[in-house]
Amino acid sequence: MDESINIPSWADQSGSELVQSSKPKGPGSQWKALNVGPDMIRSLLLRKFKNPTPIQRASIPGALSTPPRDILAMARTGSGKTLGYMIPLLERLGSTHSPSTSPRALVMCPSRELAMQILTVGKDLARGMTKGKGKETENLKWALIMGGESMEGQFEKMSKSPDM
Ligand SMILES: Nc1ncnc2c1ncn2[C@@H]1O[C@H](COP(=O)(O)OP(=O)(O)OP(=O)(O)O)[C@@H](O)[C@H]1O
Repeated sequence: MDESINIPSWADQSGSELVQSSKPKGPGSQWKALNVGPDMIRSLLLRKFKNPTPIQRASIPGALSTPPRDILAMARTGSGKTLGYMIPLLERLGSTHSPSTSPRALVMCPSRELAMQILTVGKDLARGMTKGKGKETENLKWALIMGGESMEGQFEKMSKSPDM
């Protein structure tokens, strides 16, 4: 039996070569080549994230494709996995609150520290998308739900119809 792993073309790490071989120029051009939108690129550049990391190159196009792809990704710590899913997630949700009755996205993670870190990264990225645009609309709402916290407080957070 062939035990080699088939990596779909959109997830192939050599996709990074595809981005490089077309030699996109200018700030944000490598993000643009992954179909990341202008508001998000502005937010990324504000944070000095000039180019995507390999795991981001591999995951973002599939997550932004129509229809979106399911992605199971693995990469070493510090390789940029969080933005690998947070960028497409925010691109799909948009940067403004939607008063639907249920959350539009759910991020599950195995520790409180990671949950808090992801919240900070996500909020910061979303803030950068609207910064300086003078929009009157309400920003995305986030709710951090963790074991060991008061149930009442967490129900209250959920009652405010968070987006994420
Ligand atoms: N494209 C990028 N350019 C520059 N820095 C980046 C980029 N993407 C992420 N980073 C930075 O790299 C660091 C590691 O990113 P991140 O925490 O997302 O990695 P991770 O793979 O999710 O790590 P862990 O497995 O520990 O959760 C962070 O400081 C983040 O701000």
